[in-house]
Amino acid sequence: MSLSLSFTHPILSRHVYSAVFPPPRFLFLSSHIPTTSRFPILYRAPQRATALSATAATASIFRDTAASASVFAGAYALVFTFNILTQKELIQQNLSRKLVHILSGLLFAISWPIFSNADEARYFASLVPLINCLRLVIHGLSLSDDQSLIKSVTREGNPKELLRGPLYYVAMLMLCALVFWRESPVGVICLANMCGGDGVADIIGRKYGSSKIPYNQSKSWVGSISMFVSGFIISIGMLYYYSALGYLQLDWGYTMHRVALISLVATVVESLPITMLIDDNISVPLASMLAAYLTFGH
Ligand SMILES: Nc1ccn([C@@H]2O[C@H](COP(=O)(O)OP(=O)(O)OP(=O)(O)O)[C@@H](O)[C@H]2O)c(=O)n1
Ligand SMILES: C/C(=C\CO)CCC[C@H](C)CCC[C@H](C)CCCC(C)C
Repeated sequence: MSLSLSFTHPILSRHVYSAVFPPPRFLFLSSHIPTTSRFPILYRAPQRATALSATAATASIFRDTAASASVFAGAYALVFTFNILTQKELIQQNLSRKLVHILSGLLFAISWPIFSNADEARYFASLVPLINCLRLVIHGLSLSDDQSLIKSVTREGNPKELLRGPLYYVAMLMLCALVFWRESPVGVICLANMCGGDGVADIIGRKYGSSKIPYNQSKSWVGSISMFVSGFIISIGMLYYYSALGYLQLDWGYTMHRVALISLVATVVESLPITMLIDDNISVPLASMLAAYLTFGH
């Protein structure tokens, strides 16, 4: 009988599996998985190993709770800061909104390594966008008034705007953390294009976008080109960050070509005249996710 610590399941089924069988306290007998069994037979570790695992699990919970609180505080501080800058007329409201759009998601993805290595860490990280979704709904329905939030993330200061672009955006952050997390390049590439690429396209396009795209007069060539370039650069930067921290092992020649293709797909989708049908904060991340999943396979 050989003993080996291994998962042989793809991410999602492992994700479901680890929700049912919390890994820290169990050893997996992969050599004993009957061909018909969907889950490995579990062997309860000796009492001492269980005690050590319980201590480790407790430490992980404390760490992840502190990380969630810190990231939430960072989110609140970011929005508050840009509200002050807008109120003091140091930056225009449109630029404030776009910088919050660019920085929120990228800083959220950059924060993921501060969470523990426990499988449950992604749930703690996802609490931050979840709470922000609730915040957007509450203020979007005018159940409460938060002028700091409204002025920082709406175009014209109408609270109802919070229920569209910003809400879809934060929902995508939660989806990327829950489904892809740190072990997959898909989530970070998606956020790099939705937050970085789309945000830069807006800033550059508004300022320099005189030459419009033939099939969409509200978008410009320079805006789309800047989306492609910034989406590609930020994606590579995020992948290098996660690779340097040991979460991803990448063949960079292969990766560069795939990331360029994904950023091209995101740019083309963003340029389409479909915003009346589907918000950019839904179409761009979903297109990026699909393209990234098909090219990276996980
Ligand atoms: N490829 C692009 C994208 C944007 N823009 C410029 O940026 C403005 C706003 O772009 P858009 O993506 O529509 O941003 P919003 O929808 O206003 O903001 P958000 O995506 O955050 O909802 C456009 O009107 C256009 O002037 C551009 O020229 N070319
Ligand atoms: C204006 C926005 C989208 C419209 O295109 C961005 C809305 C941002 C939310 C109000 C705040 C989201 C915060 C993130 C969930 C967490 C960020 C944490 C980081 C450390 C700042």
